[in-house]
Amino acid sequence: MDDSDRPQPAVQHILPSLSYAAAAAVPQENPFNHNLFLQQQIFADKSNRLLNLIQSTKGLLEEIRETNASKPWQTYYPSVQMPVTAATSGSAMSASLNPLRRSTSFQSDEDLSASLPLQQRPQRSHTFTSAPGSPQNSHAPADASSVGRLIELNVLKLDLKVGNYAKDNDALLRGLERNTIAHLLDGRIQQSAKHLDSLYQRVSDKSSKVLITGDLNAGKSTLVNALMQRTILPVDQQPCTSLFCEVLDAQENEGQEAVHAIKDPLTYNRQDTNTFTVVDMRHLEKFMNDVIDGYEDYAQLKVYCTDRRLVNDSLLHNGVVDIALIDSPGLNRDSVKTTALFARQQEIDVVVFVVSAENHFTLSGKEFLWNAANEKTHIFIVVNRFDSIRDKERCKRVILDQIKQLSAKTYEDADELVHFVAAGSCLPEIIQGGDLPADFLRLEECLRSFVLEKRCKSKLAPAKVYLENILSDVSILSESNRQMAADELAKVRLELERGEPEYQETLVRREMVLEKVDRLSEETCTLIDSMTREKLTNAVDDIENTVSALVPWNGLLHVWQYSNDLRYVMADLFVDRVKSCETEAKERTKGAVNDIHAMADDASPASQDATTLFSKPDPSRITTGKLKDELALSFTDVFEVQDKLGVASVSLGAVTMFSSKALGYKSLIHSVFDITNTVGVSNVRKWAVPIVTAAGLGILVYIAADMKHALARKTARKLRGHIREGTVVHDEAMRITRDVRRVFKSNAWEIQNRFQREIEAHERRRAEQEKAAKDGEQAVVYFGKVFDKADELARWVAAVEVEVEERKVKA
Ligand SMILES: Nc1nc2c(ncn2[C@@H]2O[C@H](COP(=O)(O)OP(=O)(O)OP(=O)(O)O)[C@@H](O)[C@H]2O)c(=O)[nH]1
Repeated sequence: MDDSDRPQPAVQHILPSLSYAAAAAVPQENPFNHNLFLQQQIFADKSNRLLNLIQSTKGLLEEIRETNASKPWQTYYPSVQMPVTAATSGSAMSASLNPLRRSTSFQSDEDLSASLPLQQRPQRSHTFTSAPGSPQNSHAPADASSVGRLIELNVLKLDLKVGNYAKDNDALLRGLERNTIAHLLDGRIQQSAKHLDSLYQRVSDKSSKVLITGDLNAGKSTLVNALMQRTILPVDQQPCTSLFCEVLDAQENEGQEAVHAIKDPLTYNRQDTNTFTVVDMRHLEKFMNDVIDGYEDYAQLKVYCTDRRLVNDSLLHNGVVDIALIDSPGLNRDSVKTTALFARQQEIDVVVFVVSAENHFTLSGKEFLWNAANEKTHIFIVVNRFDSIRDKERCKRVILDQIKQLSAKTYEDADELVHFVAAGSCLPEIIQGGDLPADFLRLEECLRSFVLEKRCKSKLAPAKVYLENILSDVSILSESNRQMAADELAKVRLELERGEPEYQETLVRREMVLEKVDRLSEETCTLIDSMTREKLTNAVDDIENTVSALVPWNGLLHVWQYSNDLRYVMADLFVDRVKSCETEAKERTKGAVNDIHAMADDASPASQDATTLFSKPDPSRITTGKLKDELALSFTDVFEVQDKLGVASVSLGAVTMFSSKALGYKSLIHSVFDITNTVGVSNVRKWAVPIVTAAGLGILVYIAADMKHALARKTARKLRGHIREGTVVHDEAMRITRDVRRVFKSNAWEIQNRFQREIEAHERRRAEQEKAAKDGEQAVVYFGKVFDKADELARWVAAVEVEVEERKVKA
């Protein structure tokens, strides 16, 4: 399948114009340049495709960031469930989890589907597990047999290590909250989007920037001078390069040699003399020393110089590509300069790493190369000062071994990319018109080839590798998050499914319980009302029977005292009866309330003692006061006629006991007439006085003897009348049932509230679960789309060849 048949990513095509140098070249006149010209056309086509892909990838990253900012789903850091064994621990495991990192071989254009390195990208079938910050991981016990091992991402890797002390980055990451992880990831994505901008600039830039870097005093400046065959940059055993020196062809400055010292590289404009200071080339060394000594404060030098060598030999003046050689401060010089150097990597196309044959790779050199590996798989390595090495073979072996560890791809192409030279012996003042040593000529040839002919490899490969790495990271992130969103979605759906019957059951139970509360309340109130009425109404009989035993009779002289005592005791006894009704009502209410709470499945008892809701102050006190007044006996009450007649009748009964005949007072009158008729009026008159006197005395004696009982009866009768005719029973029954009803109402309210809270909690939980389910559904779809997009872009990136064309041209 041909490239043109394939659908292109929907992004704008940008065709970079050929470079200043290439435009000036006349391809037909020079076969060498003609070949290079063809290569540049191929290069332009490939860089167009990469530029489109860079933009699309950046668009994808921005979309991820925007969605992350607005959506509730926070990105997890991916991990995989792996048994922890010796075989899977350490770097072997990270490599297996991140195949892209170890395999970046470029595919053939012939058959896209066959060539796609699918094994290099995360697959949908890959199983990711809980990651740091994920809820199921936060309190998970450490399982010795299987652990969610964090995947080592390439570009988006979160490296929390501080120096070399905290070695376990996984452990550090696991300690972070999910939103912190999401925030850190967002920062990494933002950085990557920025990096894509500079990558875009770099790929679309007509020129090639070659960074000469390495340890202090490795011979970087010497190498530049040797390559230029001119002493341009100062060389010294002491540290002498403290700022970036960019060496360019004078043609880029209208053929004028000049040195521009720049304070702010971002505002530099060759046409605007305000943006730089001109330095005399002959005084460059002094100027550099002033910068080192702090007398001058500049960040960069642009050195425009003429390379008088032929275009076929010259690196700078090659007639095809504008080249800039950037000499940099030594890596181990100071941390600020080193950081600047790391940042600078983003703008450069080719890294020429100068290592001293005497020192081999130092820690700062290794760190630089590890960092560079994110996008530069091929590094041009110059092992300088080789002249001072006695055992050259051993030195070569050791250094190549180090390179094998640091940059596998470079090691594979070591023949072209690794050179053991003595740049110091190749300076014009040493050569003095003679021939350059063969190893240095070979270095020049390979560097020219790497920078010019293999431009696809040197300039486009880093961009391609970076795109592959970032797209792999996005795929891993999106797929792991899609799987985790799907897991959480399934979990939340299950919870929703399980929660619904429980919710319905609570609703039904609430109705049932409240209905029962109503019924029980009515039943209890009715029962207590009738019970109270009956007990109070019948209270008098009991009281009458017990009262005489309670009040002492101290004789007739204390009759008023006795009467008072009687009413007080009777009233108190009645009040006690009221209280006992109240107590029984409280007990019954309490029992019923407990039954209600038990019915409501309420584990906790009623919040309040039901009986405390009975009305206060105790109304029985008021009743006592009233009752005592009601029961007060008057003088006439004691000697009431009917009573007296009753008493007289009883007295006469006593009198007539002799004739064994009991008579009423009507019969008494008749008897009197009968007696009168029988004995004659004169006799009656004669006997009447003594008889009446005797009867009166009898009555008085009887009254005196029966006074105690008569008063009790009278007071009891009054009490009975008061109870039966008055409202006291009704009032007390109403008061007690009103209190009972209040207790029921209060508890019904409490139960209703509890049910309400339970139902609201259910509803809240359900709303949260529904939202989580909705978010989960969206996240599954969203991350699925991101994965597909990243996957599609990765296929297009893989299809951009950066090696094959060059071989075709050569053939
Ligand atoms: N023996 C030997 N000495 C060399 C060689 N190349 C450079 N030197 C010496 O090494 C010292 C440092 O050289 P420079 O080119 O200034 O090194 P540099 O890496 O640019 O130094 P800084 O810019 O300060 O980091 C000088 O004294 C050089 O003469 C070489 O091939 N062999």
